[in-house]
Amino acid sequence: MEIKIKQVILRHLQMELKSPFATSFGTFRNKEFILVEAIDEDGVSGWGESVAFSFPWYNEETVKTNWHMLEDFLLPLLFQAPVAHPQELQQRFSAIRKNQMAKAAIEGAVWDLFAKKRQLPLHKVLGGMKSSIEVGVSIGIQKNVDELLRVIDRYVQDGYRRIKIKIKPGWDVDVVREVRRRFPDIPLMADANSAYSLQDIDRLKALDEFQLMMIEQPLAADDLVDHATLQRQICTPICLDESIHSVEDVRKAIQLGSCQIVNIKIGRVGGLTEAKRIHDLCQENGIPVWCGGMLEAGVGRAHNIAMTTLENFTMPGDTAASSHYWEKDIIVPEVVVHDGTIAVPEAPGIGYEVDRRQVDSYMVFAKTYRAQ
Ligand SMILES: O=C(O)CCC(=O)C1=CC=C[C@@H](O)[C@@H]1C(=O)O
Ligand SMILES: [Mg+2]
Repeated sequence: MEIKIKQVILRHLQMELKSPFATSFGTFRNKEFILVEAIDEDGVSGWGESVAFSFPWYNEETVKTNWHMLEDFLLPLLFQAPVAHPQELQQRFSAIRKNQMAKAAIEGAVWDLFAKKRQLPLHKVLGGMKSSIEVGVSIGIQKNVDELLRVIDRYVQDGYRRIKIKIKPGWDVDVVREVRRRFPDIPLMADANSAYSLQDIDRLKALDEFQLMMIEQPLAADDLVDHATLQRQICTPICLDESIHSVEDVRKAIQLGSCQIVNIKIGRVGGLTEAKRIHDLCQENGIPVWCGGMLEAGVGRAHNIAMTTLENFTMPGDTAASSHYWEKDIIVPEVVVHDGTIAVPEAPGIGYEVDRRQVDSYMVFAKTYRAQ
């Protein structure tokens, strides 16, 4: 049953986070992103969401570069021929270097369409077996420690299975010590977003006393070698995020000993096909994985939930409830978390309906592209 995509609608959406999100890179509240709707010859819609921000602080991609890649390169390649299976898009897009988030946005829409055409939930088509997933929450840098402790307490009361806090030089050892004093037993991790270098090794070693689950991406965003040097000198497991763009990067990280855990983000690695490859290689090498977040709206959140049902997603990820981020999400029902878990939808495809009225209320611009 080939998929013949007749048109793709790109929508530039702008949504306001309920509270500002601060990392070692900076703080923002306004989230702009591209929502992708791929419509086949039967009028069935598949949905994908680009996770590129409007400013290239996380990686080199932006909303504008994604739009350019989709309009001028990826959609023309997509329209060239029917799609027998979404996995073939990696090869079809291989002439386009990198631009992983742009590729993941359209590939995700085709995966949703592929599952819907078979009347199957996306997680089943991916090979996921779980009917519910355990989730954590990622908390941005707060204005002071008391505020951080208050925010953590709220999410611990909500039952989230893991708390992720941000650290950077000047907001690290003393802060983690206070958190551990207040919450001695919670599953706790820290994301540094590349705020450190090997010159900071003593500061990073000092974190060993706090039994963190992991320290995420302490060093440079494109590094594997220095992370291997660091991992040999600290006890806390290193988790890589920004350094991993492909299964090849994971192969090298395993060979070098750069990390013990991998944060998989569908957008960062170019789509669900590559994410599955990374999951499988990590599983073969005893490396647990978890699903990272990019402050997604409901479509991206739905894709993350489906991916997290794969067996080696054994650590709670960043997929918090819609209400953690938005006054009103763009999907119905919204993603809800009960006692730190999300019930995986059984409806076809991503398993949630896109609320078109809500999408229109957040829409800045839209353009329809048609197969010739
Ligand atoms: O989506 C979420 O709730 C997690 C957000 C989050 O922690 C991040 C999003 C984007 C970049 C970073 O700041 C950070 C991460 O690196 O995981
Ligand atoms: Mg991270």
